[in-house]
Amino acid sequence: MSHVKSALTIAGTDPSGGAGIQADLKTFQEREVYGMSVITSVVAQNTIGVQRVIHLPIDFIEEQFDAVWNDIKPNAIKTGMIATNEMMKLIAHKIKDSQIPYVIDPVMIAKSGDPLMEEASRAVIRDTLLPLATVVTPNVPEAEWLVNFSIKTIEDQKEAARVIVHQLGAQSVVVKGGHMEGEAKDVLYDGEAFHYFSSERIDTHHTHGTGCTFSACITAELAKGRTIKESVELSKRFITDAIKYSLELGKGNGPTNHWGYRLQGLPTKGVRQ
Ligand SMILES: Nc1ncnc2c1ncn2[C@@H]1O[C@H](COP(=O)(O)OP(=O)(O)OP(=O)(O)O)[C@@H](O)[C@H]1O
Ligand SMILES: Cc1ncc(COP(=O)(O)O)c(N)n1
Repeated sequence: MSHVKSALTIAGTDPSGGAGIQADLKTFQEREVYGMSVITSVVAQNTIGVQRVIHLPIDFIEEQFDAVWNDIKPNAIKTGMIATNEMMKLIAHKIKDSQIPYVIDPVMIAKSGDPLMEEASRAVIRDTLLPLATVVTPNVPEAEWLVNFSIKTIEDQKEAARVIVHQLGAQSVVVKGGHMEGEAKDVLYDGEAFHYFSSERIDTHHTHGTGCTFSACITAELAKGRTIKESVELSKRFITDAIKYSLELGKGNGPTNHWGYRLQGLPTKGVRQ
């Protein structure tokens, strides 16, 4: 048996390389996990916004999934952009008995404001996929939609986390603090205890793909056999550096990129690996 660990992402594409499948695969590689992908939707987008989305036929999504699954079974899976009810139901059916860690980044709207999920499908991801999740990583607007109240304080983040675990059935949740005021404080809840992961707020608009990169890092660490808490802790450090060294590329929100410091020829001293 190979000792190589692998992870599978099921998501949409970003040809400009900062978010979606491309961000996930780069992150898996950086975390030294073999990366594989199933594409749900092909998206014409860049650092400025989304121009057009084409959903792949459902039977072809299934064929991609079967091609990977029946050949190289991953050690962990993540889903990102899953736009329609039928895609969600297919994925739930495929992975429900898989017994491997499953991370959901419940992508609803891109940073540019463009919708990446049909609004009517939000209830379906909540009801069919969330109960299968090892970790779900909503940002504040996504968490607000899932729990149906507004989140303004850390106590609200905690209450949302409780609802997502105890009422919606996820094993654990990270309610991310990227959209809050002040420090960027993420709240992890596993049904028993709260853990807090904080960083200074980095003053940059080059944050295209932060959510994708963060959840892909958690997936990679779970694939290696780390605990949920260890995986989130490492991923928070990873995303903080990725934002700190994000790239001034493109005309809009530049990409988050952990290797940004290397691409920019900066010294690696002080950068956490
Ligand atoms: N300006 C910032 N400074 C430091 N950390 C940040 C900043 N913005 C986001 N983060 C961190 O990045 C991670 C992703 O959080 P965020 O809430 O931005 O996700 P998101 O909105 O889903 O991302 P995306 O824009 O890819 O959809 C979290 O750990 C969050 O705390
Ligand atoms: C395919 C895909 N998945 C996810 C995002 C979210 O990333 P962001 O909110 O940074 O635009 C995206 N833009 N595209």
